[in-house]
Amino acid sequence: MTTLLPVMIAGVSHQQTDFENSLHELAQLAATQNYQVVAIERQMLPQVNRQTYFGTGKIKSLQAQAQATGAKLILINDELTPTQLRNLENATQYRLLDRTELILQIFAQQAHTRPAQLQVRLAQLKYQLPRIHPSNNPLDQQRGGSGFNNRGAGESQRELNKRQLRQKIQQYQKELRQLQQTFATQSQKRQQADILRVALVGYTNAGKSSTLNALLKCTPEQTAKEVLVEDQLFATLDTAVREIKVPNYPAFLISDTVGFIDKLPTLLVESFRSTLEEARQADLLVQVIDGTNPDPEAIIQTTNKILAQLEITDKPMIYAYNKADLQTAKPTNSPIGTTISYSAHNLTSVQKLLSLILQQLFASYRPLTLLVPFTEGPLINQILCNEIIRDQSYTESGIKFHLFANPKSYNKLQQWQSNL
Ligand SMILES: Nc1nc2c(ncn2[C@@H]2O[C@H](COP(=O)(O)OP(=O)(O)OP(=O)(O)O)[C@@H](O)[C@H]2O)c(=O)[nH]1
Ligand SMILES: [Mg+2]
Repeated sequence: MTTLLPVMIAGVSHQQTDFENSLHELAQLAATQNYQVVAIERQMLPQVNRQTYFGTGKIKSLQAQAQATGAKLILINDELTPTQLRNLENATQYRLLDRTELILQIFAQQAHTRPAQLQVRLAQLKYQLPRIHPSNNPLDQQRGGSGFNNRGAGESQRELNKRQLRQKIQQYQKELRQLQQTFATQSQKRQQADILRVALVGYTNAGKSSTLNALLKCTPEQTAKEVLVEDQLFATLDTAVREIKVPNYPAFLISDTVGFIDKLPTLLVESFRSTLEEARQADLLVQVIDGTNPDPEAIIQTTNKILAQLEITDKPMIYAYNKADLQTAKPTNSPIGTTISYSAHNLTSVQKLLSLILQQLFASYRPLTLLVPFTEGPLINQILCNEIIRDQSYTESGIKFHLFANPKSYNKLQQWQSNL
């Protein structure tokens, strides 16, 4: 049986309307790390205290509450500056974990491939760097531990000086660059193949991976491997790309990738920049939204903000509200763009999502009727692979196609145009 560590969660609300949701999300993040929330403390302030995060008057009651409830750790709802962290730990004599460090811990636990581990490790080291200095604070000694999980990551605080950290950062960056070169080559090859790409993006646990698997199931000839689905925040850290082939349509690629969350540490966003390359190169984004979320507008805003941070902007987007089987209300106040409600657990509704994807992805294809002589074998093959075939029939003089032509091949195909 897993032992749960009692923790207190605490945050300053600085005129946030979604503060309670944000605390709730922090509790969910805590649960993934086997922390049991035994107390919640809030303070309303116009802005956080630059030295101690909470107002000084609040600190004593925070400490008293933590003691009374037996909390072993205090989780803070924001990223603390190194000064705030140190001052607040000294004042409360409690080990603190801010939202960033908690998210980094979760990512570290979920990183199973070398690129993902390196990306998380780099973010962790960069987080540690300004927070490490010789100190008499005994709490610092507890920051050791092993593996990728802790701020000290297996070495005592004293050993880890900034120079060593910088060396490690360089070493990991070099290894990651080498791995990413291989990825870039694969990605380039796909680009050369002139194949259209769709990327599933959105909040963590919204059902992106489930949606990818369901889309694969909707296409009968599909043999592609399914991706991992888990009721767990940040189950997916690596990008998976699959080909989808719908009869009579050109094949296209679809990618599933790391999910987002409010206040996703900038360090992680930067670390995962190349993992999100598929989304940057996508022709269409499908933003998967958990339709059961009480505040879908806020999660859409968060996702769009992170996409903007990654310079993934100005792309056609489908807002796909998932988990319709659990949803009580239909989406209201939909953002500008195409909206659909579906459930990844219901293939009939996923089929509708697929139709919408096809409609958006191939929106620039134009209708054309062709009569292609049987002698044009290679051209017939190209047409079958690259164009949307609506109808084909055999006549004495060749194959007659009613199709939607790729704008790139439209002019070339026009020479076979038939008015019959
Ligand atoms: N009831 C219901 N559950 C769903 C649906 N779609 C996904 N889920 C569940 O939601 C949880 C998360 O699904 P994933 O597909 O792993 O979500 P994700 O967006 O890939 O999550 P991360 O990879 O962690 O960012 C799993 O427990 C799924 O079974 C749905 O339509 N209905
Ligand atoms: Mg996933």
